[in-house]
Amino acid sequence: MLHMTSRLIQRTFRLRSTVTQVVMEKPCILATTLGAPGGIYKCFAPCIEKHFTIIPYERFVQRKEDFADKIQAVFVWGAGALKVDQNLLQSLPNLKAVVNGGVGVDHLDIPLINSFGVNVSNTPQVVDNATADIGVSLMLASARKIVEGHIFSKFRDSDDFPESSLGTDVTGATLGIIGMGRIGYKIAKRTQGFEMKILYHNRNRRPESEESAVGATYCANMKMLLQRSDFVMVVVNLSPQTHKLIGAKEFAMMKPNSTFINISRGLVVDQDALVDALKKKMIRAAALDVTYPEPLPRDHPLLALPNVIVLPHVGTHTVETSQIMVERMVTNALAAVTGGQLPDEVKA
Ligand SMILES: O=C(O)[C@H](O)CO
Repeated sequence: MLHMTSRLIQRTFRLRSTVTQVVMEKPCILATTLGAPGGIYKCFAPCIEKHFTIIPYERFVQRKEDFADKIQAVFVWGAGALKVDQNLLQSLPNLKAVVNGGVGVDHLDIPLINSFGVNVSNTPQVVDNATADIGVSLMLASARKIVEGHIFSKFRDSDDFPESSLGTDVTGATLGIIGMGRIGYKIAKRTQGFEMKILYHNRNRRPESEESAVGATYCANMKMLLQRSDFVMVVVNLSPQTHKLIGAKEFAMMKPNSTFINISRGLVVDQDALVDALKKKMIRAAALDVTYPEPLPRDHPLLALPNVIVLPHVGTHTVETSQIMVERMVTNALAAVTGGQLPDEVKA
């Protein structure tokens, strides 16, 4: 009997150590809530767990000494998530990569990260379609008062349409795109279905945008684009050059019936100037996927204005795009932990 018990204990121990070994065999990654806010990427954890053991940030903070030297990659989703600062970098001696979900890396100090011998990657291209779709959706929703219409249907006091429910035409209107990168180009192509005239402003001229499939007209001077556009859409990366690129001066140049759409980063716009422009009816409306901060405090003046749509930065939030984004992050992290070149490395 004693013999049997001892064999059982031995077996259990062997089994336990095998399980522990399997868990520890996988390299560890550090992740916040698997996507802030709200941990929406949690449902994609199985895709990551095929290759890595996920250490949630909250667990890491409680037991740093257990995990610090095991973590080889940090997964970051956007600016609201984990702060990769000097303190964190110093506490992870075996870190090889900071893997960002999404294309914008303005929230990461790449020179600082690189100075620790750590590479940075993002997920370019895979986000382009979803982000272009949200830009076009915001333009249509604002122009045709989709949100107001829904609110009216749900909460109306009377069945009379208010005068303010009248929208503005998209078909045949002029769209000014500030930032003609891959996403800007996709937006321009999509709007051909609406027979829109496209103006674009970009650091460099993009001849492919001017070809017949898109037919965009280059405005070397942003002033010309602002003065002529019915819809102005900002699609630039956030950088020191684009910080508060659109402010009081730019809003003053826009048409009173124009709509301002931002799908890039909140800090590209002087938000106080935007509130002022909307209140003074210098522009018709604004539709924003990005703000500063995110999410906006509920008592922010932008949310009190009737002619504003604010989304909580959901440009890439589709099941399909998020899945591909996570797979791409895993590919980059695997390259990093096996000593390979990161396919989507972002250089400083
Ligand atoms: O940068 C991006 O790709 C999106 O804004 C998600 O953060």
